[in-house]
Amino acid sequence: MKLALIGFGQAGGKVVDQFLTYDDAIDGGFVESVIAVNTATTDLQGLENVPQKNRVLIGQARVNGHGVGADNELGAEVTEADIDEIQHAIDRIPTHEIDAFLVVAGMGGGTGSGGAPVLAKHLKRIYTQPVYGLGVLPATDEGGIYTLNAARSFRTFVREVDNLLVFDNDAWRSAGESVGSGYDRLNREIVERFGLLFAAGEVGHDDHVAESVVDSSEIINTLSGGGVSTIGYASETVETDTGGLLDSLTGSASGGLEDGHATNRLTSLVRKATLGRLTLPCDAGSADRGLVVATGPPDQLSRKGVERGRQWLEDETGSMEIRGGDYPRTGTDEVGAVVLLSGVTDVPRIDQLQQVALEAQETTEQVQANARDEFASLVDTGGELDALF
Ligand SMILES: Nc1nc2c(ncn2[C@@H]2O[C@H](COP(=O)(O)OP(=O)(O)OP(=O)(O)O)[C@@H](O)[C@H]2O)c(=O)[nH]1
Repeated sequence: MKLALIGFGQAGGKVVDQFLTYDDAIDGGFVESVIAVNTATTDLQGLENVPQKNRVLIGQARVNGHGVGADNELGAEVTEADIDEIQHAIDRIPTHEIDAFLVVAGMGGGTGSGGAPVLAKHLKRIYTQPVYGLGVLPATDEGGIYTLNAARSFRTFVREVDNLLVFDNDAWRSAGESVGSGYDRLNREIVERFGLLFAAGEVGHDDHVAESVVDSSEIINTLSGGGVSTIGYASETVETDTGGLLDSLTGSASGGLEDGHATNRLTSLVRKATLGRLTLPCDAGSADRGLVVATGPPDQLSRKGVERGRQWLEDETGSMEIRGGDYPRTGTDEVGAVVLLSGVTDVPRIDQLQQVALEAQETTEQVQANARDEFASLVDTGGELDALF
């Protein structure tokens, strides 16, 4: 499906930059346009692929290009004030050619955390296309303010978008990795999963497995109904040179074995994708809707395998709304399964985030009250000393 990507804040900008690289690498064609919005000049300058004219600096009157310093209320305020600047950039893209908007942001900081929900609300008022969010949750060791920001942003963002796709940094970080290289790796994991899904809806129907190819409307229908979504992905390297000497010697028998093998492989990839690490870990059984996409060389995409995987996911979720299809890709030796779980509700990480955020909010209020009292007693001289004016 064709997307207008809008990266908000530092994380959002870096992720959409990486989406461009990935779309190019797989010849996906799912990125129609890309815009980066930030309150910090240096973050915008650090991007590699987003065209200069599509980089929008907001909040100059308030923060003078220095960012909002993890204050997401300020992030929301400057976005409201400068929404016209962002709209001017959107006016330059061919919105009639897109299937949806995707607003990407780290939810723990200030600019993206506060600004992304404001922009989503604005886009929904103006355009008829769906507006999706891709929110990145902070790692648990980033501290109370990031957790509090993320919990408040999550609550607002999920309300303002047609569906909130979530990636949890905490579930994907590795011990001993530097912050910079860590983010680069996380961003590659993000764009591979979400990129394969969105590219799947972009394959022309004149391809040779046309009937079973995933259509953008299937992605949109799976995401419609709102709520929170997560993605699982599993892949395997395969021998692409099938049908060689062995087949010609043994005739159709080996073809049958190959088919059976491809079917079993796809079915187990669907299970691995669902039960392995999801972008937002959760109980897959709580999903309301789902979409199974088989990717890889066309001769390895067993229709029966996708169907079995789809049925297994139906049993696993108890949902009647599980769709399935192919995303054939020539020139790759990877067969994979992407599983989109939409409308998930049993998400321990969100419960934990909200709990820690509430504690952080209470502690912050207490600390502020104490600081006010202590300052009052510091300057109070018992009324004997007159102030200057
Ligand atoms: N996955 C990923 N997460 C990132 C990246 N950069 C920052 N983050 C996360 O995003 C959150 C911080 O958000 P940023 O995007 O840096 O902040 P911002 O929106 O620019 O806001 P301010 O810097 O406060 O103006 C933190 O929780 C980080 O964990 C990145 O490149 N990839």
